[in-house]
Amino acid sequence: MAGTGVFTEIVDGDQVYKYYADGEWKKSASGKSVSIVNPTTRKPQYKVQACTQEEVNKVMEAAKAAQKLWARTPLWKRAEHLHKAAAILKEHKASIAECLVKEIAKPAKDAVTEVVRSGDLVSYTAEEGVRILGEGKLLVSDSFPGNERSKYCLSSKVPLGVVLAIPPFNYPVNLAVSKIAPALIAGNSLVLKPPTQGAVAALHMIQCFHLAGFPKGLISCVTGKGSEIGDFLTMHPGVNCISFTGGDTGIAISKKAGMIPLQMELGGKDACIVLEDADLDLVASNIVKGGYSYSGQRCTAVKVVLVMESVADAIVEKVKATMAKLSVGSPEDDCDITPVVSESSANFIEGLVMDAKEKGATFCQEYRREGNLIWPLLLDHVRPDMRIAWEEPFGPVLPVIRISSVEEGIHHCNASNFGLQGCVFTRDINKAILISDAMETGTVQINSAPARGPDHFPFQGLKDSGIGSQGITNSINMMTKIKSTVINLPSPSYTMG
Ligand SMILES: NC(=O)c1ccc[n+]([C@@H]2O[C@H](COP(=O)([O-])OP(=O)(O)OC[C@H]3O[C@@H](n4cnc5c(N)ncnc54)[C@H](O)[C@@H]3O)[C@@H](O)[C@H]2O)c1
Repeated sequence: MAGTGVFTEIVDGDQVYKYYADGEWKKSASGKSVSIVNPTTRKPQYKVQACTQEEVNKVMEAAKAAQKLWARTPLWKRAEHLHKAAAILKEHKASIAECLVKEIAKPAKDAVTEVVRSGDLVSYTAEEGVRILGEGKLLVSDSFPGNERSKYCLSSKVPLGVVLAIPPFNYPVNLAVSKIAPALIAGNSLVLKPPTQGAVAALHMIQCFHLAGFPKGLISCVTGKGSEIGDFLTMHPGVNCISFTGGDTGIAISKKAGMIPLQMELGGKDACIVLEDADLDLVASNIVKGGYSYSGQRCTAVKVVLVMESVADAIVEKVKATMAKLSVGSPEDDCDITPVVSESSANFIEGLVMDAKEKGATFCQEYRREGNLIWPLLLDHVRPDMRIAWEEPFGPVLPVIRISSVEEGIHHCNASNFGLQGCVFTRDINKAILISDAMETGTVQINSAPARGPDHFPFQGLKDSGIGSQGITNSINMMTKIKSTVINLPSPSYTMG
């Protein structure tokens, strides 16, 4: 149960969840809290501390001091701590999943999957870190013109310092550990600012790291209003790297942040291009899974279908038939479609639907909404003048644009300000490769819906979809910098055969 057993110490007598600093669970001196509304009941579910700027300053000081010691901790020991945290996280999957159900209306089974996947990610990161951080490079000088072999350059990867991690609401545990684990294995300290919806799940996850025995101050978690501590955190001089996942907020953060490495995973408008020769059943099942899983609240959800006119009717019919099987209701009942995260999100989605209605889109189902619960909707005959053709609904609404040539599909995809992922369905691998190369997105999936995982694959967005590349290996590398030492010999030395 959330807030009980090993989690009792993370909540105070007034049922306000504490923040985590200097190895302890604390109440904020602000005396204020932030309320978390359950998307299903639309009633307050949890409360977290509204941390002050002074508390952020203290966390940064502790993080800086703890990092110096952590960087001297042997790599195998850092890995051991992470393996321990992963095991504790998995052991407590039910309590953490319960929070995900209540805070972000994640279907019960998916909530458990998120926690288990997170534990696996932490373990894999520990193993990968041991491998890649244990290796460096030796360069010799005589490969560059004008040099003899008198300089040996040894380069290795060293930590950056304090990493600030800001994950979004939709995967508050998984997208937090995908930043925490690489930061720690690489010898950094970590300050987490969880999303408001999802903060309590994140605090439970942090308690698992606490129980794994990491040194004091190495990991902290501050909660509070983005408007009060958001800019203060991202512009803090103590921060040496920001890893952020979310929407347009990330664009503003990247403009304000100082001269530090940034990892930005932002929004997407992932296109699904369907050619005439595609396996239509495979396409339909992928469109439904890709478009409507977790009610479309995934960065890699299929967000626009670009289908060749000749197979459009068949695809729309098959998608409709598959959609009819989706269950709609509460996350506790493990329904496929659950309430979206907030009323403002539901209103935004409705705005896109009404715009499409006014401009003449074909509704494949009746539009239906109760509170934050929106029934899955497919909009056919969407045209480029409709907002839904370009904007990310982050809800269970998917537009279909009929195209008369592949070029038209690629043009629509590339005209987007986003460039996260995309997919193409065809039996012709040569065409698939040409289309993949032409699509301006970080990844293209051939014959499958976009997806972030497996978590060790590279994951990146072009244009407004992000900066840098992630995936376990890339994140570890991104959270280090190269340090080199050059040995200067008095005379050239050549190795003999
Ligand atoms: N590319 C990816 O990997 C990926 C993955 C998941 C979600 N997303 C995107 O995330 C968005 C949905 O998530 P969201 O609604 O939580 O995004 P969001 O941008 O509203 O919030 C993301 C995080 O930023 C914090 N935040 C808000 N204002 C801040 C400020 N001024 N300073 C610092 N932090 C601040 C929030 O509290 C939250 O933790 C969608 O656009 C989705 O596509 C992207």
